[in-house]
Amino acid sequence: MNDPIGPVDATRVPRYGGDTTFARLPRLSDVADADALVWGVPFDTGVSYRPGARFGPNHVRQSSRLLRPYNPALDAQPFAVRQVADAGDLGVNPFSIDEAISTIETAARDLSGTRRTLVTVGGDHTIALPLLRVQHERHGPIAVLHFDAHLDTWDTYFGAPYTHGTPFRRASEEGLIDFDHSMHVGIRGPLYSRLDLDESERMGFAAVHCREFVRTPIDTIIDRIRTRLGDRPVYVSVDIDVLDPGFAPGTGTPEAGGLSSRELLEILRGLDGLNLVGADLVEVSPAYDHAEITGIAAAHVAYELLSVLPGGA
Ligand SMILES: N=C(N)NCCCC(=O)O
Ligand SMILES: [Zn+2]
Ligand SMILES: [Zn+2]
Repeated sequence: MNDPIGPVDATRVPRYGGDTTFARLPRLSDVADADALVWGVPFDTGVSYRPGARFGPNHVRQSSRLLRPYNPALDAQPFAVRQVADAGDLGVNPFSIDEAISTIETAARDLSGTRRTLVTVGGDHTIALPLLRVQHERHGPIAVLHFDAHLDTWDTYFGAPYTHGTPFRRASEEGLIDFDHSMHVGIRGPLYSRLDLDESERMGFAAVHCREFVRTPIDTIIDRIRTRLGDRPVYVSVDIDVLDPGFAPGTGTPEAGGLSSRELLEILRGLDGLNLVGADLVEVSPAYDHAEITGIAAAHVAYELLSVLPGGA
């Protein structure tokens, strides 16, 4: 492959104008091929409270205009060591969750092909299920690193099995989850019952609860995460509500007492060297955002994820 085409140069073309792609990267249609894709799945029919995550992908793109090509924290150039492109948005049916799930599954399979890594921007958390199905086809049971205030291992809402509160229960039932190597990070807030935690553990998820951040050094937490994931293929699912509402107000089911952006970004950097095979970033609901606070946090999450993909220098 030729040298990767990087972002538009902000020292020559003002960053506040022009095409809105993630980090001002080229579109997939403008490159010969890509190693990693940022693509949007604007779907929020699975939400249980505030809607609006269907507008997430374009908000994250707009909020990503200030990203620069060199990541000093990792001494990495995520857009120079691989071709990263923006694959645009998938057209999904907002009136049928079942149809949307199967559309997402087919599109993720086609788009990733044999070698492309997908960083999918949602959308609500329902979309993780079809994305995990495709990962499972490639890798078998997958080590899921799930950042979220919520367990998302609940059973049904109003009798509906496919919602943003249930993707990891369905994934576990379908055998997609690596039971010995999966983990939630950032869990907090009131639950429906004490059993919720036991059930989530039974479905294969160890947990770092948000409260643990009060007394535990972050390096200890990163060590725990790395030990749990080991050398398995890892899929990272980031629900932006893992952040405190002060750092991410623009989301559908906010819970007080969350992570700071600094903590989350530092943990993501701590994944460097692991075998990341894909990621999603969900639950950004711009109507509840202010001054792009949530959008900017989300853009940086995607940037750090791209920085720790394998194959970089
Ligand atoms: N996946 C997210 N963000 N939230 C799940 C919350 C489910 C509930 O309403 O209890
Ligand atoms: Zn959540
Ligand atoms: Zn979630």
